[in-house]
Amino acid sequence: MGTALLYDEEMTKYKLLWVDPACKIEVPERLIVSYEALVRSGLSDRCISIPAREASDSEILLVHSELYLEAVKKTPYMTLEDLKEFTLQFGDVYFHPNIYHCAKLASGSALQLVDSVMTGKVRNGIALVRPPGHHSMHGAANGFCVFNNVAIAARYAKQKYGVKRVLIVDWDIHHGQGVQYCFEDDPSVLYFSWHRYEHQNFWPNLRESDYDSVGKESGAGFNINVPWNNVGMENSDYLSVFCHVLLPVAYEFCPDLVLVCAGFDSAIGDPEGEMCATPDIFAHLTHLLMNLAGGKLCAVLEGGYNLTSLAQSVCQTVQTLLGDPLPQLANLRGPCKSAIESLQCARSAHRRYWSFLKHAADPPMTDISTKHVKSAMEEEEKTEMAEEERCTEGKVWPEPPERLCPPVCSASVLPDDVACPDGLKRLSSSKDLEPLLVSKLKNRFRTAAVDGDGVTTFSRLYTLIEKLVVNEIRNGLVLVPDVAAAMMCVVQDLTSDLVKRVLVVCVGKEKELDYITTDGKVLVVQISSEDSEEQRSKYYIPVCLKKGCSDTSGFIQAVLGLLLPLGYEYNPDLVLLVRMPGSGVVDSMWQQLIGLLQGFAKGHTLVLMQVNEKACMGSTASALLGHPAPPLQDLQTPFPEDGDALERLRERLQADWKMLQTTS
Ligand SMILES: NCCCNCCCCCS
Ligand SMILES: [Zn+2]
Repeated sequence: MGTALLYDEEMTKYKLLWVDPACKIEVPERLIVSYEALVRSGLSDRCISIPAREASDSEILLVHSELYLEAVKKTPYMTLEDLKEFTLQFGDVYFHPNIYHCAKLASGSALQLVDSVMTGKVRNGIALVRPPGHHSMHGAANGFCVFNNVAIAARYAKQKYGVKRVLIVDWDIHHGQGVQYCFEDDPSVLYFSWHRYEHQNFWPNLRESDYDSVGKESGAGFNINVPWNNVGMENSDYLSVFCHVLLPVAYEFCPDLVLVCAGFDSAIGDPEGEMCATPDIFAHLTHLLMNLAGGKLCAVLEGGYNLTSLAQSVCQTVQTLLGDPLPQLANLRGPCKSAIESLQCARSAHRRYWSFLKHAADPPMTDISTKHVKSAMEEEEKTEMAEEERCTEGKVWPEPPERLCPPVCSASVLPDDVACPDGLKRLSSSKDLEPLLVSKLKNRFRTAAVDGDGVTTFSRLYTLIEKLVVNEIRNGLVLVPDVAAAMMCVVQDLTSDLVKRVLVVCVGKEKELDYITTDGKVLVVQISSEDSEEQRSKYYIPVCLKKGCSDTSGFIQAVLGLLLPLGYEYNPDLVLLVRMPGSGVVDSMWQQLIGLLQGFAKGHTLVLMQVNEKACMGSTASALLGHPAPPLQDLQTPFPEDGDALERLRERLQADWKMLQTTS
């Protein structure tokens, strides 16, 4: 299934008609450059074009009052003076004779996107719209927004398709207070937003945008705010919050639909956000949400005011929605102190509502919400500083790297008598192994693993790895007689200097992994039921689940809170996923793991499985081919000891691995 793209140039046909410094950044070119970048890059041709439509009155009334709608209906017939007068009653927004029409198209586009995804016409999609929506409220326009496109879409999805749980992720740099107000007492809609806050000194300067607004009444716990109290947040900060706040809750919530308030003013160069995260971060943020809700993801444009980073960020998002390999994110140094404080506050505010946050630490000593609010004087000085000096147009950042699709997506190395799963390309060619290597293999194993066809298997295995690292093949599945032996060979004989770092994810435990290297060339994360006595090296991280890998709650917690942050910081060139026989890992969890690991090493994942486990080849192939993993159904409360142990493990490791930090 494909990716929907909604765009209608009619939505470029309104603009600011008078002088208003607060609104001058919201220009038609925002939409034009975004769409043109998709066309120029060939991405629009790969999408399924879905026409925009006007939202009907009843659809708009799902969120807004009749009074407000009737008032907006009059704006097309207003004189310039009337429009100015009408605008005065709202904040940081402007009206135009054509904005009502465009606002209906923006909301209608979001609904068209929901229809396309919910009817299975497409897997996911993006609506490029203006005016944005997440600031508009029941009875008021605000922050360039007229109708709350995403809030209307959420209500519409519930009403028309009986969707039980909707996750709204708002990665725009402003707090979508309109969305928060709409659903704060509604446990069927989980709203997550991070936003520039600076201790309430940043627009819209609301006390209720802080982390302690967790929702009300039955909605308590279903509103998550992560305030950024400094500018200059980077990729590490964003990924840390996803791994340690959003994803654990999102997986526990188990949504049927994911809506994204896709604002790109959180990208570097944006004059509003003044952040430093690069456009390729949105490739990863999108990817990390794509295994929720069976892949049903609708992204709707909100903000984004630097035309260069906006266009790049939109392209990064669409390319991921299309399933292209992800770019590697280099030198993630871990979250800054301010970000850690924010995520620690958000986690502690929600630990009573979410069992996946149960073991979160107490809030930091310096309770950031009451930290002295800068005096108006200081604030005045800052704004007096010429806009140019503080402006971010001067920022430069590298073009996002090309994300090339290898000619072959998934290859397999199987015994001749094992049928190749659909969609995989059997690798039969194999270069002859150097005699030295063959003899090494032979004398390393006295097992039959390396008899005649055993050597063939290994030579094909090495051939496959060669093809992965040169991007001829994206990922692969290998069935071997002895998976532990094979793993050892791969790890020790990885001669290719194209592979500087290998992340080995070992599911289940059969025997001691006694080839732990300390040079950092290999990072082994082992998830199993057995406790490992002591911490051998920074590069061998055993995670123990008391009830074993069949405990999906414990497993997904270890993946989200430990494996993902480690993987991002380690930034491997190859991921080796080893399924030990008898691990007991549940199929949907196995597919989720493969899906999430695709975020590393440009998707170069090599799955090693034992021949006697060939029954799970089908689901492995499906995940390797990029099909969304099935939702993790009815997750139990994680084992307290495991949750606690994971927290302790993170605290012990965070000195070496900065991305594991969750406490200041
Ligand atoms: N410096 C201009 C102040 C703009 N304040 C409103 C921002 C609305 C963003 C919508 S994503
Ligand atoms: Zn914004």
